[in-house]
Amino acid sequence: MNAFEINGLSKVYENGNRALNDVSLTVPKGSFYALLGPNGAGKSTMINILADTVRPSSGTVSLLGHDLFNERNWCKRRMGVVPQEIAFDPFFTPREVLRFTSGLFGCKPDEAWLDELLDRLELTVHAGKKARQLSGGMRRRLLVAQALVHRPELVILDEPTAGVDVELRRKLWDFMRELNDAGTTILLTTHYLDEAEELCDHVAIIDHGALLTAQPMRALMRDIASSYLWLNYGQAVTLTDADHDALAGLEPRSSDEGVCLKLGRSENGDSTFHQTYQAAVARFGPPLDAGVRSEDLEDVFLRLTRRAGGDDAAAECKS
Ligand SMILES: Nc1ncnc2c1ncn2[C@@H]1O[C@H](COP(=O)(O)OP(=O)(O)OP(=O)(O)O)[C@@H](O)[C@H]1O
Repeated sequence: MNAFEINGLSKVYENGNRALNDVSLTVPKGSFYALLGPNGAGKSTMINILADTVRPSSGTVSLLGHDLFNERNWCKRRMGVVPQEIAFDPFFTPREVLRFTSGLFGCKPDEAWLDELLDRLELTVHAGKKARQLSGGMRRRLLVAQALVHRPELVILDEPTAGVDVELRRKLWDFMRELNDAGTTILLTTHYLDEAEELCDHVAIIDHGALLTAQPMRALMRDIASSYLWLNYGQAVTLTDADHDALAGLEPRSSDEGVCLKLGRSENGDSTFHQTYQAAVARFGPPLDAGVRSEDLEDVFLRLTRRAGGDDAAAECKS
């Protein structure tokens, strides 16, 4: 059973902006799914469509086998959405916000659960303040609590940790991980790619409204992430057209301290480390230092989205 089956989803806003272009995506039940993309990629549009606050131009979405647009009430009761924008009355206290939201979902406030939510989101000491007196990070945590009052099977988080400090971010993720371990499906957008890589078991990357890839995190890192040989020359090396021609296939990139070259596998499966190193020495001389590094999710993300934007050649390797 899939949590979401999204088919051919497109959205063109009234002013002609095409935010999503024929996106199809399957989110397995129980997964911790990262939906990633640069600013303006279409992530919030997709999430707002799932949250039923934006109507798609075309396409279908089924949630746990039910049609999202024809069985809205059934679907809404099973979903908790953390939007990017504040969605509660600023004159309510956090506890009042949670009680009121429980009522919106047609349930009597479960005070023990509300206590737990306030506690897990570090809001207990602020529970008596008016929401407008809370800091930005506290309000964001209240949005998360609000999305969970009815114990939804599916939780959708649109950049829940923007403006939340490092320690509280970690606590929030611990809580989300526990919910996920207990069976809750979590769909998340974030610009913190290291957190997405650590937490999520699936990942989709979109750009300019189109899906670039969608797969289990491990498969993405196994199939797409490459290893690089970094060579330290003590200063940035400006790569010329001749360097690019001579090192074609090794995808040379400049870094603050030298260059990076892509490592591959030869036909018998051996690493091409030795040949790559020799090619660098022939071109730039012996380096001061060298090492091998594997791409992380951020590298893969930048490579895929730059390619989609036609700016791959400008990519620099992280040093
Ligand atoms: N209400 C709207 N009317 C017109 N265009 C919109 C509207 N909302 C979003 N867009 C446009 O749709 C595109 C996708 O925006 P969206 O907010 O979905 O991207 P995003 O991936 O969530 O970006 P970010 O990471 O910056 O939050 C952008 O070009 C944006 O300008």
